[in-house]
Parts: sequence; structure tokens; C-alpha cells
Amino acid sequence: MGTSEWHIERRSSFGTESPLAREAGNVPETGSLSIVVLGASGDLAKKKTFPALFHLYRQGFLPADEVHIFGYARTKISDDELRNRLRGYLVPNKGASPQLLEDVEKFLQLIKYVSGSYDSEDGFRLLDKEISEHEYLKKSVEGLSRRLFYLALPPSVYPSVCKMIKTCCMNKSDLGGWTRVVVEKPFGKDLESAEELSTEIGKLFEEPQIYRIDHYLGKELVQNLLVLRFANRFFLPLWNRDNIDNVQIVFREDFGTDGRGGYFDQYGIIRDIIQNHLLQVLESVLPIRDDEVVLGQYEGYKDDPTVPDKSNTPTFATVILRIHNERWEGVPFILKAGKALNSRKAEIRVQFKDVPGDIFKCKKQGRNEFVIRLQPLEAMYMKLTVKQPGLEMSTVQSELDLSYGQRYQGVTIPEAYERLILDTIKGDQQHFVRRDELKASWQIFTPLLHRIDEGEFKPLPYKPGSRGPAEADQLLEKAGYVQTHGYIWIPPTL
Ligand SMILES: NC(=O)C1=CN([C@@H]2O[C@H](COP(=O)(O)OP(=O)(O)OC[C@H]3O[C@@H](n4cnc5c(N)ncnc54)[C@H](OP(=O)(O)O)[C@@H]3O)[C@@H](O)[C@H]2O)C=CC1
Ligand SMILES: O=C1O[C@H](COP(=O)(O)O)[C@@H](O)[C@H](O)[C@H]1O
Repeated sequence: MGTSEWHIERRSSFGTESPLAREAGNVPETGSLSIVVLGASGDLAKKKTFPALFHLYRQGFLPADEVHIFGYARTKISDDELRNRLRGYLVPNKGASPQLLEDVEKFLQLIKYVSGSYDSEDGFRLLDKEISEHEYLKKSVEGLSRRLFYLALPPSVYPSVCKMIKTCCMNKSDLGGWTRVVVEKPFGKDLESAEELSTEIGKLFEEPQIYRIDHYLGKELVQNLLVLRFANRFFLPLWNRDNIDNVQIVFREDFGTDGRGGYFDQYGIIRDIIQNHLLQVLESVLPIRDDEVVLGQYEGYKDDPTVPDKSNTPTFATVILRIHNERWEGVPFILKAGKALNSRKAEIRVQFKDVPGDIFKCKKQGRNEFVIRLQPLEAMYMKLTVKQPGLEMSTVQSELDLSYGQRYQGVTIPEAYERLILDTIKGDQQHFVRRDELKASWQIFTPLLHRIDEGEFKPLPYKPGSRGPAEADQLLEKAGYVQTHGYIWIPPTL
């Protein structure tokens, strides 16, 4: 495949003539498309959902003659007030071209705002009326229209909102139209509440109508994992306990809860990041051991007035999972996530066992590592030992590096939300969380979470801007991870 094929090209509509639409499996649907962002006044909506919709619009995936976007929330604001709030999130601070500015204005005109509560029919009846008017204006045949409801809302209101959608806002889907609901994480707070929520929503919608979004599943390099693993011969014999010593899945942020302390304190880092983003559901996970958990809370976290003074909520966690199956028995899967650390990155680090013996009769170089960097600056690299270039025979640690910025110059990597919203419109659920997967992930973490909630497990303090509690690094070492500091010069021995 040539690199040019990686581009998503701008096009005017989902017409049958568009090769991109055909390639993307977008069989043209003729009904109008209404996208409703519930919680439109919130943080996620302005930072992620509307910008993702704008990018899709710019690339021609949301043609103005088919699509209308509705914001819904309790806050009483006008259409223009919502548009003014969003504008700054759609244009970069500097260097916006006149074309971009024009596109922003056209996009904003597609947005209509409806104010109403999340648990009474009035607001939703009004919303339904607005959507129906748009469908009528677009001459959409009843039964062909498509309605997408995106719940950018706290999970506590999902049941009532879903009930209102079901009662007031469903379209007739008998001619190929549909109603789909996207729900954000965290989906529940533990196994029991997640199952309850699934059951409640399951009474209202069929599984193909429910899209449980975990935006990490939409990241380019996460999507690449399947290809990497199954389309490359050299991973085949290595991908097991005989060769791999440990696996780390790491999420670090160099900022704290940033005005979201009220939300965060009720959930904590395990529910916010580890239970969903870092956990590709692994089967046969053994119960988590106390001595394989380190929790932390950054100093200053409780200064946020929305966080209780006695909060026991972890903002950092390292947790080791162990899998009891033939392939992975004995290999620690180390999940680490933290806020207010010294860097921002997300990566998967597969560390191989030492090479047996030492024919070079020297201090060993670092271990082989295969690293998949999800962000920032997507890359994959393999750390390996090579001969130090030059006359002398000595070894040095180096790497095979596939940095996307270099290799795929000029290619714009889509934002995760952009990709996943497009999948929802296309009806493709493969990168969304299934109910059984969700259950399995809560099963793993619920016993630990309950003990933290009950104050039995206490987070250790750490300095903002640090690596987190030192105990986390000690746990890593105990689990077998060997850190490699760049290369170490080794005198020739051959
Ligand atoms: N923000 C982020 O970076 C991310 C958020 N998420 C998830 O997305 C969802 C929304 O997040 P976010 O936008 O940050 O949340 P917000 O706290 O900003 O809430 C969104 C909107 O919901 C309404 N709302 C807030 N609290 C309540 C409440 N107690 N009862 C009823 N309505 C309420 C408010 O609208 P109004 O009062 O106008 O009705 C608010 O504008 C959450 O499930 C979150 O976990 C997921 C990934 C990232
Ligand atoms: O879901 C969440 O994700 C963000 C991090 O997302 P990213 O794509 O910027 O890595 C995190 O800040 C937030 O706490 C969490 O709710």
C-alpha cells in the first residue's frame, strides 16, 4: 500500500461515486443524520466530541445537506452561546487559514441547542420535535432517518437519559434507519453497578444499538496491535512466556485533575484509566495480590475545593496482573497510570528475557524491548544490541525505530474520537466495548476497588512532577523489569 492511500481525503458527500465511501464500507444511506450531543455544555463535549465532529465534517463525512447536530443540556444558553463556547476549540490558537475559519462558521451553523433536564419528558419531546423538523426539511423518508445520541454525561444519568430517548426520541427504523446510543466510560463503579447499568440500558436498547466508547480503542497504534501481532511472522514464535519476561502498559499525564477533581475523586485512577483504557480484556486473570499494588496521591490534590479533605482516592496506581494460561503463566502484566507526573505518554513495553549465556564475555547490554508508543508522537521501536560502529568489537544498545512522523510524513492521524464516531455512524462495533468484556474487566478490579473505597488501602503521597511513589519502581524491579539506561560502553572482549 502506498503512503498516499493512508490519507483521508476531503470529499463533498457520501455519494455513490465516492471511492473513499466505498473503500470505507460506507454504503450510502439516504436518510438524514441527526447527531445529538447530550451534556453539550460539558468538558468532554467541547474538548473532544464537537472537535471530532468538526474534523469529520471537514473531511466530507458529515455533509451539510444530510446532517444536523444538536446540543442538549440543562444549562440555559442560546444556539449562538453554545457556538461561541465551541469556536475556540475548533480553531488552533495561531495560523488558522481563511478556509478553516470559513469551515468553522459553516459547521457551527449546523448546530442547534436544546435545553432541558435529563429526567423529564418535556425537554426530550422538544428535542424530538427539533430533530423531526430537521428530518422533514431534509426530506428524509420516515423510517430511513438516522439518529445518533452521544451521552457526554456523568454515568449517573445514563439510565434516565436512555429512558427518555426511548420514550420520546426514537425514529422509525423499518426502512433501514436507526437509533444508536454512545455511552462514555466509566460505565459503572464496580461489577455490580456496571451489571445493573447494563441490565437497565439493555431493557431499552438492543446490543447493536449500544456503543460503549473507550477512546483508547480508537488510537492509531492500539488499532495497529492486531495487525502487528497477526501479520508479522517474527512475532509468532516469540509471543509467549518462554521469551517475554514482562509487559508494561503505561499511562502518564504531566498535569493533575485540572478542574475535574469533583468527578475524579468519585472514581480515582483505576476506574478512570486502568479498568478501561489500559485493560485489553485478558482472560484467566488471577486475583490481584496486595503486594503487587502501589497506590499514590499527588501532594496538592486535596487543595481542589471539590475534593474532600480526607479523600483516599488514588491519582496513581501500579497494579500487576497475572494470567493463568499456557501462554502467559508467570509473565507479569504491569499496568501503571498516574496524574501530575513528570511526563505525558502512553505506551506498551514488552521486555524480553535475557539472551542465555554470554558469548561476548562482557557486562550484558540491556534486554530486548519492543515498545509501542501510543502518544505523543506515535512510534514503535525495538531495542536491541548491536556492534558498536567502528574498528573495535564491542556491543551497544540501539534501536530499530518506526516513528510515524518520519515514516508517514504528511499523513494526518485521525483523533480517536473522530474514528469512533465515524464507526458508530457506519454501524461498526468492533472497536467498542462489549458487555461481557466490561463485566470481565470489572471482575478483575472490583475487590481491590472496594478495599480502597473502604479506606483499607491507602495511597502513598508523591510530589507533582515526579515519577510517582518510589515504591512503584521497586515493585517493577521485583516483578523482573530491568531498566536499560541508553547504551553502556563495553570494552572489546572478542
Ligand atoms: N472530560 C474528559 O476529558 C473525558 C470525559 N469522559 C467521560 O465523558 C463523560 C462526560 O465527561 P465531562 O464532559 O468531563 O463531564 P462534565 O462534568 O463536564 O459533565 C457534562 C455535562 O453533564 C451535566 N452534568 C454534570 N454533572 C451532572 C449531574 N450530577 N447530573 C446531571 N447532569 C450533570 C452538565 O450539563 P448541564 O448542567 O448543562 O446539564 C455538564 O455540562 C463522563 O462519563 C466522563 O467520564 C471520558 C473521557 C475523557
Ligand atoms: O478518559 C480519560 O482520558 C483522558 C486522557 O485521554 P488522552 O486521549 O488525552 O490520553 C484523561 O485525562 C481523563 O482523566 C480520562 O477521563
